[in-house]
Amino acid sequence: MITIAGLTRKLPQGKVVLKDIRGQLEAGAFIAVVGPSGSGKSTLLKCLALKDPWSGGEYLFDGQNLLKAGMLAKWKARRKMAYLEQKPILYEKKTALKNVLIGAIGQVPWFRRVTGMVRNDDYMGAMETLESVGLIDRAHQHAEKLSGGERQRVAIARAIAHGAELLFADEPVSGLDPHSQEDIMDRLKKICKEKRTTIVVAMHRLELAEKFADEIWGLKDGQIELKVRGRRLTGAEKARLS
Ligand SMILES: Nc1ncnc2c1ncn2[C@@H]1O[C@H](COP(=O)(O)OP(=O)(O)OP(=O)(O)O)[C@@H](O)[C@H]1O
Repeated sequence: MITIAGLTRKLPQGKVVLKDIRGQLEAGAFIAVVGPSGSGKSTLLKCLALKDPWSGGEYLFDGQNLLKAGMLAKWKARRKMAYLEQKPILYEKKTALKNVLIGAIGQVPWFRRVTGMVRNDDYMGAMETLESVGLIDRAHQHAEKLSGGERQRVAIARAIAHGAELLFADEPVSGLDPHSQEDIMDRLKKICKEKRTTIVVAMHRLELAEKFADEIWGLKDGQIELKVRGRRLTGAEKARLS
């Protein structure tokens, strides 16, 4: 269980981008963060992934406040997290499989990392994660030849192979065709439920959030305007987010 209490993010120039964000990230929860452009969705995900600094608040990770914890505790927490960019950065000249294996390599002993030796287990694990995102037939395709949706699926497989228990995805379906958008959301949801991965997705399309997420956090002007669990938003709630 992860608890966020009073998360505030102030930029060096003084602008407050996030104010007093509170919430809980339960194992296996699928949370969609929605809100108007500039409301702070990306900043929230970056703060949760420890990519952006917090200006205030508590980040309780298995009972320990990560913001006051030492390097080792932060490093251990980071190993459990993965942050997916809107446009995944892949090794273009390497295959989908290699891209996933590179993600998994952080989990293997140093001597195999140095020598680049890949164990049969690593190979099988990478193939299994590619299968779980429906990319087994594209395993040997170079990343540069993959479509936007396939690239996003490689990035998801890489995060899963890396052992991520917490996945923060910033606009993972933006720029994709409607079919691919549904496909990615569906796969994220399956991973979430089958592996008990906690997934937090920032997104614009409310109807996708309503269809797939267990919980919707609506952000406005850097604050949580509303939280809804297990149901669609009412017209009045949608209006509050515009
Ligand atoms: N490093 C930065 N420097 C200046 N302003 C920033 C920085 N990071 C965020 N902001 C500002 O903070 C606010 C929130 O930005 P953020 O990208 O988190 O919003 P968002 O909801 O993800 O927007 P969008 O939906 O357009 O991606 C915006 O006004 C943005 O301009």
